[in-house]
Amino acid sequence: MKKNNLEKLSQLAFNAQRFSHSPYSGFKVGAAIETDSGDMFAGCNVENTAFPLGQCAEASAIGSMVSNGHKRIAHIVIASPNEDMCFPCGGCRQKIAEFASDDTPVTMITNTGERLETTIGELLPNAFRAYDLEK
Ligand SMILES: O=c1ccn([C@H]2C[C@H](O)[C@@H](CO)O2)c(=O)[nH]1
Ligand SMILES: [Zn+2]
Repeated sequence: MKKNNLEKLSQLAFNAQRFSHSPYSGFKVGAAIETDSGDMFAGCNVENTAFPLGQCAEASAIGSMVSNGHKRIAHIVIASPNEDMCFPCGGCRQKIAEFASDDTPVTMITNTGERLETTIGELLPNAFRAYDLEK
């Protein structure tokens, strides 16, 4: 992807991270998606007093994307609150795969700007996909 777009996506992810509602973990995460049409959507993690109801940043960004009429992730960026990469949890890998191809890039970025790019296929090999329901 174009470097400019990655920078814009990173900005959006870090901006969303500021709004993270994470009083229980203290772990603020932001995520931003570029769709196949070039639109961008961001989200943060939203925790709850009832701990299991908390939502990851990736899920919030996906919710925003879908709520605005988009279904294809061209690239997703996940902004960590610290100097370690924040890899998407197992559930989010499945949620990303729903709207992505195996080769869709997933970029993790730390609070020092270090980046690691992989793909959803690497993060979730042999994902359970819609076509599995058709067999
Ligand atoms: O990729 C990740 C990993 C964790 N979290 C959130 C969930 C929870 O609110 C907090 C601590 O796990 O971070 C995300 O939003 N995305
Ligand atoms: Zn998650």
